[in-house]
Amino acid sequence: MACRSVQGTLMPFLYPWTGRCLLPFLCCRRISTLENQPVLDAPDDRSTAHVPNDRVVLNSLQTPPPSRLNPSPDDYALTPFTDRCTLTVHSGSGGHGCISFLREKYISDGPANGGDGGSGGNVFIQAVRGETSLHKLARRGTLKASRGKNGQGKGKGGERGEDLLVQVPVGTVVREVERSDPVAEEEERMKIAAGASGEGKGGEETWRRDKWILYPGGVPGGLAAAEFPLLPRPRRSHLALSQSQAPIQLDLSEPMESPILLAAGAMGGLGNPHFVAKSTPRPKFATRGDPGMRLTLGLELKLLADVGLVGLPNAGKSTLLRSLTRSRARVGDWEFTTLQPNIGTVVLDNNQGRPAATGARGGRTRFTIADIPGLVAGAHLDRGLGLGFLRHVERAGVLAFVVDLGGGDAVEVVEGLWKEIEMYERMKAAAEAAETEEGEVVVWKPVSERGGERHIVVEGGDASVSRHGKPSGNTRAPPSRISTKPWFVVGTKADLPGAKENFERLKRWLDAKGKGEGKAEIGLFPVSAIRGEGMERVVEWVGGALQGGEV
Ligand SMILES: Nc1nc2c(ncn2[C@@H]2O[C@H](COP(=O)(O)OP(=O)(O)OP(=O)(O)O)[C@@H](O)[C@H]2O)c(=O)[nH]1
Ligand SMILES: [Mg+2]
Repeated sequence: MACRSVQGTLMPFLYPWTGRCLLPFLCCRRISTLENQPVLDAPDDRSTAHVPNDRVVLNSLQTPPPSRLNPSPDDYALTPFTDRCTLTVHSGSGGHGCISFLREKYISDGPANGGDGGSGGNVFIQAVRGETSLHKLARRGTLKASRGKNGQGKGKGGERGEDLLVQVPVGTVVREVERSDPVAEEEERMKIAAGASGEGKGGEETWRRDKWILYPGGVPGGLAAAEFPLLPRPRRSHLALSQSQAPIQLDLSEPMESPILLAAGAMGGLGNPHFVAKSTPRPKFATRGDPGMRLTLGLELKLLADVGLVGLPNAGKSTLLRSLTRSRARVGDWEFTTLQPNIGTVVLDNNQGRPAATGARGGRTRFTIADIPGLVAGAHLDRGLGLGFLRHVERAGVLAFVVDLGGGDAVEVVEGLWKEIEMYERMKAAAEAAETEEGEVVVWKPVSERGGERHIVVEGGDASVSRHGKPSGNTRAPPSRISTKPWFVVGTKADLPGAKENFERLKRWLDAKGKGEGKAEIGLFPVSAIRGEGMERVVEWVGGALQGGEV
């Protein structure tokens, strides 16, 4: 008697392999559910009333006691997370040249011996594994490499400024927003001045207070009488040759062995020995160091997970993540419990009863899952939290649509989610088209050694690290379209009433969709995440998809 009723209420579609009452302990557990069943099935007002009312009753009757999978809303771990920020970086200015003369016993008027100023610190960027968020950079806002030290007497050159290394999480896209390069501006200005003045007025370029440093003891009269040589042309350090060309657009989707140079430090000024001439044997002037460059960068982090969970708010995504991994994502019975992405790792471990996935790419021991905030219908119109969080599943290998089987029509839900994804792709394509007009994205790949020479491998071509300017070849990444990814559906809350009908309708729809397109069957897995049931098949399917070379 008990077993018959168990079959009626406990979703044979969820346990097709268990057959009839194979596990006595399960029966015992379910009999307690069964005892509540008449309350749920009773033809009272609640069974026909709104779903939310039903849910409240059902949850209170059927959900397991508080546990790791059914935690209280304040039992969660939250790490700081920011996925977008604007960062301003300054390369160091050069130190000033020194005005100095040799003074020794019996040599009162020795020759000029002022050292050159040191060059400013460079700004590098590197994607590293340990970083998971941009919040630290967002908080800092502005980062500066240090200035080169001034030259000193006795021909001592100034010390170089300290470099600045900006470490970002793997998966960061860097875009240049604004650039101010005083050296380039100066070069441009000199070119225009030379063009306008022709042969004549070169003298105009000899004296500029902002470019020269005068000997401290100099008197204004002497200054007026002094003759200045032509201003030296602005100089650039040899490192500037390997600087990323403007406008900077980098896609740092792999951990980097060595950093990329964003902005080289400015050159230091020249000491007074550079200006010794017949007319000025004891020059009492030196040049100032060049000012550093300022770059404003837009950073966007796109998380790299193997599986991306997409679903309506309150569908049960975070509970599913908790159930599959050891994540402590926040769970609550209201919409938008999750406000930032969570990542969990599934360990494929034989010792835990899960098959270790093996396939074309060798043994994979783990995969990661990203749970993002829910998408509501009309998210492309900025409803709910908008579509921005889809950037975190853009790079996922597989998409998992999480659908609440105990909620509304599952087919409508999946269709609605696809609609939002399509809108996201359209908006992204429009943004990319606008960007292409401005510049191309350099997709960074790890440095490879080829014939002793180091290369940055670029998507569609490659470019030597030491090469100047834009790398050759097609530098734009092939568009990573969400809609072309392998996907499957997880029907969760299969323990709720009405789940079976919803599941069957969804199954028919998916079968028809899979067949119609002449593609492989679309996976549909009913689970009860809150009880941790049905997880093995999800893990197995994903493990297979990731291993089989499909992804
Ligand atoms: N009965 C039942 N309830 C579930 C199941 N999975 C999740 N829930 C409940 O559904 C509610 C929402 O779960 P969440 O995991 O927070 O849902 P979510 O999709 O992450 O929600 P948002 O973060 O708001 O988008 C919670 O009260 C869960 O306890 C399930 O398999 N069965
Ligand atoms: Mg959630």
